[in-house]
Amino acid sequence: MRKNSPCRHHVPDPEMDALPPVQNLTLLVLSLVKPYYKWLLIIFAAMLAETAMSLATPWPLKVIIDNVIGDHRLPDWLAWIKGISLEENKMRLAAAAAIAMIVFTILGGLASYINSYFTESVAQYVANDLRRKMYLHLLRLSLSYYDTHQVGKLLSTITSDVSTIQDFASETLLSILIDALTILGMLGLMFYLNWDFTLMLVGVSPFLLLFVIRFKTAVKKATHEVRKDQAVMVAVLQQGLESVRAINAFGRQDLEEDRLKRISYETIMAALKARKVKSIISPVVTLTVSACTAFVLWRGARLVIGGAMTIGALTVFLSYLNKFFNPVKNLAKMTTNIAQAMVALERIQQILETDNVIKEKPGATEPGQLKGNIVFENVAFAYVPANQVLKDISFSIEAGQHIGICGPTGSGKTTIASLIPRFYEPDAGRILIDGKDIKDYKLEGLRIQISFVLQETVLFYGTIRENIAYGRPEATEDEITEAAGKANAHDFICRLPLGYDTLVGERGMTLSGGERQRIGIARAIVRNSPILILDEPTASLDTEVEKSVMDALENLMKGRTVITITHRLCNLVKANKILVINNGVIAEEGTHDELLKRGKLYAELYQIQEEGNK
Ligand SMILES: Nc1ncnc2c1ncn2[C@@H]1O[C@H](COP(=O)(O)OP(=O)(O)OP(=O)(O)O)[C@@H](O)[C@H]1O
Repeated sequence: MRKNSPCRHHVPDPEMDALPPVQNLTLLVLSLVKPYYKWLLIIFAAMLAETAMSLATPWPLKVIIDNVIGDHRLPDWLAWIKGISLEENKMRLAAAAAIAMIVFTILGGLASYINSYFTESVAQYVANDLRRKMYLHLLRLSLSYYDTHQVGKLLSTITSDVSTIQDFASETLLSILIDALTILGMLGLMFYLNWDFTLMLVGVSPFLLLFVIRFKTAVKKATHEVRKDQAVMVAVLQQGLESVRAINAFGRQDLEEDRLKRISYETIMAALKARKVKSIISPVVTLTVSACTAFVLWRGARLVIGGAMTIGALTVFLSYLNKFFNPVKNLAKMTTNIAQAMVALERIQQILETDNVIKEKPGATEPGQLKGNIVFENVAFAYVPANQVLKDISFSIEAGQHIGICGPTGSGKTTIASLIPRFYEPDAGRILIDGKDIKDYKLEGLRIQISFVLQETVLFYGTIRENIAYGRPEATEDEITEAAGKANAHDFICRLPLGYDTLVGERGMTLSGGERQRIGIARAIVRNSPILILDEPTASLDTEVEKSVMDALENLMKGRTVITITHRLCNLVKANKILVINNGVIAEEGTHDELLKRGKLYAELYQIQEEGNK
């Protein structure tokens, strides 16, 4: 059986490392926000209101400067306020301008509140949907996906990349949209105030935007590097913390620390490189803005002196100018955020696009209650092309028979068992259950027919009861206790502080190996499937505990087709048939006595074990 060996985490990660151009990003975004379109409409309305208020804010100032302090006529659309030359009326106009300013601010504030609340809501729910979508997708992928992908990196995408998208949606995106609307509104008003100034601004903007866009590509590339290094760092940390027992046992904290130091240093370098690129944008944009403002001040002063423009109009213009370049400046600043969000989205999309699922045939049928007759026909399989694990495996098991599989380590015993529930697909040959190719069964229906008891039972965080019922959540209380009884687990469970309600840790660390195995057996009894695969279920137990677990297993095996993979050949004495696997083929086949009589590989292995036991 291939365990989670540390070197597994150093397998190069081709998919994650070389990101292909990702299509359908827009489709992904649209599918994510679609359920929230009503909220988006509210956000859009509030955004329009906020922009309108922001555009209106400088106008009361113009009225005060030009019409209250100065003697200019009110614009035509305000001509209904008559007789402003009278002192008293001027003060009324000033009061109206002051009130208008407050009203604009209040309305703008209200719109901004609605905006930010609903945007945050959409961002939170979209992030929630994304997390769930990715997790579900990952749980459905074929196990071979996990042979080449580090769990730490996947974790980093589900957490960090999703958070980046969430922050972008709740903060940056809103500002970008408001900025864009503001630019449009302002351009109109500025043309109205003074068209030749405005033309100049419009002339400068494309160059600025081109500059920003040109740098966006560089920033995005640098951000990719940073995220990649961060993901590796999470993977290193995850692996280290997960293996803390082994690290302590070997006293190799220094090695692990060194690993982190190296990747952490690489992350710093990548982040600094990214910052170098990003830092150029802001000063360039600020300089351009200053140059434009200086020009407007200089030329504006001449126009005002020459009477071609009012002071109020120049003030509004300057205020707009400032605001006009704000979005461009923001866009420059937001380049980083945009790049981060794009990178995050691409990484997420890449996981979602992974098609490494075990496919269900179009006409696949529900298997119903299978009897458990299993046939392998010339099955061949390789995890990687260079290493042909199974070359030509053919055997058959009658329903209810107990079969043993043994052979040297790494000969492919666990691999044979993994093909039955279709964790992996054979490269050649076929596997039949009850006379039908397993590919013709619905996947879920097929897997329900099979229970596993492995060398180590994984206990999920939850109560003992939930753990026993893990494979069949609808199991009744009686079924659970009965199964625990048959698995020799009831007594020790009752001695636990909260009995069946006792919480067990993520990996069942609070229970001993033997106790864990008995929970695993109870779980298989509750699942009550016709096919049972036992992969070294007692290998990690001492002889005394093994006895009680073996008794429990005897109870579990009754009336089922059982495949037992084991190195302890004495456990196979009663098997109806034993398959001895060697070099990817079945080297020998027969009962314990037949194989001993034959005096070949099985007899040799048995002899070695017997001598070892003496
Ligand atoms: N996920 C995997 N990716 C690549 N190679 C694998 C994978 N799992 C197992 N292998 C390789 O396939 C071969 C057979 O492995 P398998 O676990 O089936 O052997 P086994 O007979 O059950 O071994 P053991 O008795 O040690 O548990 C070994 O060479 C192993 O290194």
